[in-house]
Amino acid sequence: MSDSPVIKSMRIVPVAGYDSMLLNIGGAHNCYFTRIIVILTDSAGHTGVGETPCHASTLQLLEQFRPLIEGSSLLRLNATLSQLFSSEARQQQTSHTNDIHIPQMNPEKFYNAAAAIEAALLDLQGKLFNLPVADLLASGKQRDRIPVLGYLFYIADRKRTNMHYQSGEHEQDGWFRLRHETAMDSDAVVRLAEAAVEQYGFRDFKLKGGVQAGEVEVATVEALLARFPEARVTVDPNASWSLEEAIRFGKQLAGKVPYLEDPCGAEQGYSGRETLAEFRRATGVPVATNMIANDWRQLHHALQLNAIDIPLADPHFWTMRNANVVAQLCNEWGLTTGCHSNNHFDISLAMVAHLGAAAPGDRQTAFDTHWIWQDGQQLTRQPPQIRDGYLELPPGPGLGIELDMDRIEQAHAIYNALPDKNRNDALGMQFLIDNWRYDAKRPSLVR
Ligand SMILES: O=C([O-])C(=O)C[C@H](O)[C@@H](O)C(=O)[O-]
Ligand SMILES: [Mg+2]
Repeated sequence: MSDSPVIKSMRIVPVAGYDSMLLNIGGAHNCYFTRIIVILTDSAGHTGVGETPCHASTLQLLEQFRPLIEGSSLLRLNATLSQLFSSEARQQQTSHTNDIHIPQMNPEKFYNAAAAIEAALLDLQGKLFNLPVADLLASGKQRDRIPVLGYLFYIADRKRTNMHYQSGEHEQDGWFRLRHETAMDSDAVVRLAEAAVEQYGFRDFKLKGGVQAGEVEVATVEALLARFPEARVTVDPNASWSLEEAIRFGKQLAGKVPYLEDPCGAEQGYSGRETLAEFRRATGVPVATNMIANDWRQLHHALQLNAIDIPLADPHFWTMRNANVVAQLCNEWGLTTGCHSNNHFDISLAMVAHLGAAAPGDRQTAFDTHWIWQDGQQLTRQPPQIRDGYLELPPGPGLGIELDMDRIEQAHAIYNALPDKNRNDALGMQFLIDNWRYDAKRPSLVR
């Protein structure tokens, strides 16, 4: 033990990259998205890395945790993480909210901070033992690649804003050009899907809903199914439909979609877990969620009510090790493993690849990733690849990635120059609708 590596330094690097004007219930994605990269260096000279959503309070928390991490023994990872979990900071921030994890609406930052630290420690341990991180998660590596889905959005017209969205006009036709162009109807979303299939080979799609009236979004799902009859297509309206609407649309889509994601939420004195349980009973359509089962206590209530089939346990909300435990529970209890995503760089892509590779059993739904919107902005030398609809586990020990420090410094410089550092999707939306405000019960364009 006395020779075991010790963490020498922890660097906390907020970074930013470019995004398209993607619509959701919270508004429109800004032209920039932000993340935090945690870089640990150990006494053996190795580097471990983790990525997580960025918010000023997460940065503060990470600073607060620095004394617990620097000087800690790499082999005592369990003890180090237990200290984080028993810290005052965690006690103060244990309540998850029923929101869509758009950071400005979500006070829960403890898990985001712990997730980045844990991933970096696992990366270092993997390098020490010459094992992939997937092998360090309790169930061990089960596979070398995981199915991921094409995450489709309606895209607003960036030219109606004075924001610095990229244009894609210098790109050839295809995904890298289309992902910047307006796509507000079913035909345009089908064209996006075609380009994504051409580029990445997807067989699964998710439409980000909660934007247009439910009927319009259901019609887009049906158009995607008509174009790709063999594909699995779903929609996530982020609980903007009422229970009555959700049941109506659920019956329309029953047998055609593998699941619906957060079709309804809290209303009229009933919790989201209760309305989803009623939705499942009324329609028989399986339910996925990243809104009402985001910690152990919420998951317990959701399962007691038979409200969900697929907890989308995002490693950034749970940490990789806890998300792997959720995957083990899914396997033992007849649920399906899945994973939520926000915009991210390729370090998170590697974290998700290892998580999926370690999920036991054969009931996994295609994992979410927003990477296709950021592809080309890598912070590592050889980002994990999505081919034929699968995200491939990068070879090599730890997370299997090597940081490109020049690119990290560039992304850090972009972050430093940002006027608004916390995510705020209302900003872009206010160019489309004057004085637009978020409303949890209404799609963003229904005003
Ligand atoms: O599944 C979800 O709810 C999400 O992916 C939440 C994200 O914030 C998504 O809506 C987005 O990126 O706009
Ligand atoms: Mg969702």
